[in-house]
Amino acid sequence: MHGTSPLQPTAAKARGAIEFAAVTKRFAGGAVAVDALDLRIAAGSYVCLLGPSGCGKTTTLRLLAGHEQPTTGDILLDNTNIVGLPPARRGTAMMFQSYALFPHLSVLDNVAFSLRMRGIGKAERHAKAQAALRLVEMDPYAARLPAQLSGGQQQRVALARALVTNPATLLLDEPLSALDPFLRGRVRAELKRFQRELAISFVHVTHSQDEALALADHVVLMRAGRIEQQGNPEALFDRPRTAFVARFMGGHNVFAPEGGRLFAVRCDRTRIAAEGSGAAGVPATVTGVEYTGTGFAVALAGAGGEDYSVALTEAALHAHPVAPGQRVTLAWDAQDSRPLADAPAAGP
Ligand SMILES: Nc1ncnc2c1ncn2[C@@H]1O[C@H](COP(=O)(O)OP(=O)(O)OP(=O)(O)O)[C@@H](O)[C@H]1O
Repeated sequence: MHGTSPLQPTAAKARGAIEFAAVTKRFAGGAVAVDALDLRIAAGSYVCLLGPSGCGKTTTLRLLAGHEQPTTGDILLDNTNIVGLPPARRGTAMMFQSYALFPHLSVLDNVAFSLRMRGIGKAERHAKAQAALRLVEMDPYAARLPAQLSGGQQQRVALARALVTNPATLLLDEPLSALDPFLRGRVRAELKRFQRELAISFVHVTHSQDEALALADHVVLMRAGRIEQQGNPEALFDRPRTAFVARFMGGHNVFAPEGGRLFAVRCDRTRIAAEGSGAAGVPATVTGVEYTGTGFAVALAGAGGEDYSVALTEAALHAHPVAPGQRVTLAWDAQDSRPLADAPAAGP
């Protein structure tokens, strides 16, 4: 039982390989939250489930945790089918928001709580809770109450509480949404570091593209219970397959040529040429210029009212100033155009 800490990965094997095989979740009343989902997640990877409200992210996470049962399909964790197993016997753990800490329990007892529920004796649960607190560098605070900690420290205690059961996969539902931007950045970096050190998989639900791009090895963008596109962050951002992906990930203009196929061009690869300069492209009118700190975002409207945006460096804007009302031509290099699978929207 003793020897190496149960929380230290034996440098050896990554854990937490996940497979969803044709998983559908239909709620009473008929809503299909997850629709024939096939998804494979490699052991030891950081996965972000991303997508608009109602697309099925949380349901997917809850199916993995065992808080929901699939209507049909199988879910495997490290090659074991976990459908039907109670949450505590799956090898998963859910990290809840820091405000879910018990206010009247010490940090140590908060972390040991789930072990107490599993009937583990006091000495063993305290030893494991101490080890989990050491991992997140919160062991000096073991005797404090949650209210005596900063927001970031509470978040680390919440993480220790989830890790104390030595899960193969950690599930996180919007773990950073309650934090201020500075703390969010710091906790984000810590999550990534812990995931690497533990060599387990993290499945992290988020609305935020930035968060997914910053954290994930693998991004799964969902739409209406299905996977719209998945891949590494660069692939998702730079090679969107549909207009939905290009618009959701942001940073792209979607163009719909008359009678042709939709395509996307990144806002930082779209150029503004003077009207009548002879440049081939799309006519547009500047509607606004915003300073972004690292440069400028120029907002434009197409002839049919389409919204476009061009990211310019300060030097580029100062070299060729633009102002609202100015008519211009949007241009790009052929290699920066990404054909999209969508059919253009049907006319009215
Ligand atoms: N217990 C439930 N009973 C009935 N319908 C549900 C239930 N839980 C979720 N749904 C529906 O399933 C769909 C997916 O919900 P889910 O919570 O998984 O979405 P989400 O992507 O996590 O959304 P959000 O980002 O808003 O949290 C939604 O249409 C939702 O209304």
